[in-house]
Amino acid sequence: MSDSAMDNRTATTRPGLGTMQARSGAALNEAKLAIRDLSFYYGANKALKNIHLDIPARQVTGMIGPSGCGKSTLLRVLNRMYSLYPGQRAEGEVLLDGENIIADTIDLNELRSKVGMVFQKPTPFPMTIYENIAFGVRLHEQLSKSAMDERVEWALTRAALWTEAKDRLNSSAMGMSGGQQQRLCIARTIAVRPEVILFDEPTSALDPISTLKIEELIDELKRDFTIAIVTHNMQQAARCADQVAFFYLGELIEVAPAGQLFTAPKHPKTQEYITGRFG
Ligand SMILES: Nc1ncnc2c1ncn2[C@@H]1O[C@H](COP(=O)(O)OP(=O)(O)OP(=O)(O)O)[C@@H](O)[C@H]1O
Repeated sequence: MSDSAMDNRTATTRPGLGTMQARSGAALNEAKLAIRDLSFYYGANKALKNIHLDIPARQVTGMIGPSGCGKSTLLRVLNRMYSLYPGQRAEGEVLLDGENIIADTIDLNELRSKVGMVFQKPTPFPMTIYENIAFGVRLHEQLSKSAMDERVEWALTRAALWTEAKDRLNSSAMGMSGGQQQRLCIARTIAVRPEVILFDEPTSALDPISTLKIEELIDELKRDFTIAIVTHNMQQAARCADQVAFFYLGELIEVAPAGQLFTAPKHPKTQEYITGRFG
């Protein structure tokens, strides 16, 4: 880790955290996820190098950096998606409310009900709108028909899709627009009532109006969920994130409240990146 990242590590974890001002002017909350000395390997390739990062509860952490710097890899660690692939392994600790989620003893089903993920391309299941939501809920809970109906309505409402979807719940999700499909994927994620939601470039396949809706939604959702978003779009990070982490070649170079990182970055590499000199 660079010296500057070390400086920021200290800055985000020390008791004086409350003095740091986030995007909205609010202080950063205490960590929901505490990433400690995390390294990640694809076989012999070390894709993440000794990452140390706090992800504050019920706020948005933006992750930026040039292609291949390890942003998506970090999200894949946070919900243990890598465990599906032999040869991929993590070292260090990722503490979710103090429990190390990269330990072998963790129940992955339970973890994935706590840490949901929304991908770059909308990926609805080829089934009805209702079933897209009910399907995931059934994996974790047994609900009566009326309780499931309520859950579906709740999730679609939270994903700002209820008005558009309520009269076509039994129609195929594949008939929705791309932006609606992405909000359905968000509803599907919310429906299992996770604590953390990971967004991997959630708007890169969407038009500007759909993008704006998703950004507004993220702003709304952070009242109840802890959010991490990987984005190539720095304006998006500036609009959505309370704190922003900049990665380069598998290292966390700098993390700071969004306003600070974009106006007064401490590390020259961050400065170069945000002024468009590479990446
Ligand atoms: N399945 C894989 N097997 C081997 N190496 C991989 C694999 N996936 C990613 N990598 C390598 O890990 C590093 C980090 O990749 P990652 O996809 O996390 O970067 P990223 O910052 O999300 O990039 P992008 O912005 O292009 O999505 C890169 O060097 C990449 O080549």
